[in-house]
Amino acid sequence: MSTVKTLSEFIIERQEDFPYATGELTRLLNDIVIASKIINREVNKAGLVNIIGATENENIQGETQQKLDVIADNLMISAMRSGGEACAIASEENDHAVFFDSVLSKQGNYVAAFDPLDGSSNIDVNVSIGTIFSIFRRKSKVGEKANLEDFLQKGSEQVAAGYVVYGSSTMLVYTTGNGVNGFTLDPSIGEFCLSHPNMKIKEDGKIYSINEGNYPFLPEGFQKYIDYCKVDDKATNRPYSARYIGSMVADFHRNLIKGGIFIYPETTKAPNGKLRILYECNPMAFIMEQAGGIATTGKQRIMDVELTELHQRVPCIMGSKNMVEKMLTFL
Ligand SMILES: O=P(O)(O)OC[C@H]1O[C@](O)(COP(=O)(O)O)[C@@H](O)[C@@H]1O
Ligand SMILES: [Mg+2]
Ligand SMILES: [Mg+2]
Repeated sequence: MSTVKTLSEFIIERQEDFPYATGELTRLLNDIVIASKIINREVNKAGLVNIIGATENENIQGETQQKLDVIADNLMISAMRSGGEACAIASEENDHAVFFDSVLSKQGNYVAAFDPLDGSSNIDVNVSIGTIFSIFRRKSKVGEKANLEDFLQKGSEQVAAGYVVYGSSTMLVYTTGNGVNGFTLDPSIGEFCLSHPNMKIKEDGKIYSINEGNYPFLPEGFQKYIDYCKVDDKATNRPYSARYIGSMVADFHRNLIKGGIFIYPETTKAPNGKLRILYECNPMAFIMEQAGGIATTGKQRIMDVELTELHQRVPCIMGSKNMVEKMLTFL
């Protein structure tokens, strides 16, 4: 009988990768695993009355919150609050960071930031969506209440990052700075099992992923790059294939496996782009770099960007090394 390695076993085994190894990060990652299994169950029911559709509320980004955004957010927060390893969390769906007050949580050495449900516009149409998470060691003193500075750290300070994609299968992909590994949820045993060890993105790809509906609002360099992707030139593997799901997690995951480039740049409508650096771009940049790809704003490495706000947006270009380098020559 072939032995499957479950995510929990893998996390415990990889604990020795950490200088601080006390089991706290292991337990925090396992809290996220539990929350994502429950979110997966709810996502699979998306379509039933009490899950489908929007709430009356708007989040700080001015987006109408979907019911599943709020359900996923509450599940992530309660998993981390009860786990006690995170002393505070920040989430796309909460205007401000949530600082846990319990004595247990104040002893926590980590803060976690997350996008509880990524790809909200795809919830009601049964298209792949996801959850994205990022973990930092706190800067504030253990035992005291955490503060905003604990979250405004550069992406290069992350100790772990990952995402879950709820698609034809449910997969969790994560890194702790020692490579990228992917796990597929086996519903028959309710466990994430190692299915994609040591993931690496191809240096060259054939897929470009950008919302071309924004073409009129894009800076000239991006318009020229889109035109470049469509030229019929076999010698340079073109024309590329256009693929855009509209869920960052799903577009990223496809490119990670097949090679490709994902672009959400600044536009005349959104001068800093749309995607948020703390809980979307930084965690995906950590994974992309660990998989051998590039993650840039077009001007600098995403993980070197200074953070000044919790919901700060940043232009985002990520993918296969040679494709991103070629794309940057248009800017
Ligand atoms: O509809 P647009 O403008 O192309 O934006 C799609 C992008 O917005 C997002 O849906 C934003 O994330 P949320 O769904 O978590 O708000 C990304 O997943 C996706 O890449
Ligand atoms: Mg998102
Ligand atoms: Mg979201």
